[in-house]
Amino acid sequence: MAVSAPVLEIDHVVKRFDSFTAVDGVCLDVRAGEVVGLLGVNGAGKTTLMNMVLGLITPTSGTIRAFGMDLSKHRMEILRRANFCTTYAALPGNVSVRNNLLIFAGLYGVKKPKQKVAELLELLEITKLADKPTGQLSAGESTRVNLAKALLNDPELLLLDEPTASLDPDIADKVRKLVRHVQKERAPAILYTSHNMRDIEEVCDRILFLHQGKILASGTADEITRHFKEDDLENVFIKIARSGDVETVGSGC
Ligand SMILES: Nc1ncnc2c1ncn2[C@@H]1O[C@H](COP(=O)(O)OP(=O)(O)OP(=O)(O)O)[C@@H](O)[C@H]1O
Repeated sequence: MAVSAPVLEIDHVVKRFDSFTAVDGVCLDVRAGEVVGLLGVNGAGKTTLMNMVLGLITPTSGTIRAFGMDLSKHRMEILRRANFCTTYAALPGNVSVRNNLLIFAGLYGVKKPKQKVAELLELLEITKLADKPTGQLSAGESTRVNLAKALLNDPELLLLDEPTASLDPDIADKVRKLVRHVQKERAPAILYTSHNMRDIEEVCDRILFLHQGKILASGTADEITRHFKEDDLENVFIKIARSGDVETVGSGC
């Protein structure tokens, strides 16, 4: 079977803030239908990398391509086919959940926006919140509204930055299943960050460990735990966080 071209191609990307290097020569590909997990301690560079993929900040060097196009030249074409969920992007607080989603549906040119919004409210189990002002939601409710926003345009490239961060275990489990469902139904390329190892093990096909802006390890959860001679991913995470100078496995470049 022919292997599809990557939807997202990150090639030797560096991001410096003055003299500080937040992302240090990262290479990574994500293919259609694949969920790639980005793991790393606080400050490892995950959000900086995500923000570069969204075109919110510009790489100091290196290239980012999506759908075969250079992000620096085709940002709008790429972003029309992509979407994201992050807890940092608050939706206008005085607008109801439904109207917020309808506004975004309009921006993305969604056909039958009312039907699409109703379907997503149902899928995320937030129909009862539809008329509530977004600013009055709990953190977990806001995350689910953000997830609904992220699925409005049936994105072919989906960036999920800690989508289960403030969710209770029941809803977090539902979100993991939802990500798998979306993957199966629509096969987008998904880049997924989380500090929850269960998330990563359950949802991600492949994992990259980012440490001080560099990829230290890449592979499946099994390959990585075996390589580091640990019982599980959580112990690998702790080992990397505490030593930092562990041998690099499969940097991706
Ligand atoms: N605009 C900026 N100016 C200066 N330094 C920045 C800027 N944005 C991020 N950094 C620094 O870059 C590093 C990486 O930050 P980033 O937010 O990408 O980490 P992260 O892996 O997402 O962390 P967390 O798990 O805490 O969300 C941090 O040391 C941060 O302080």
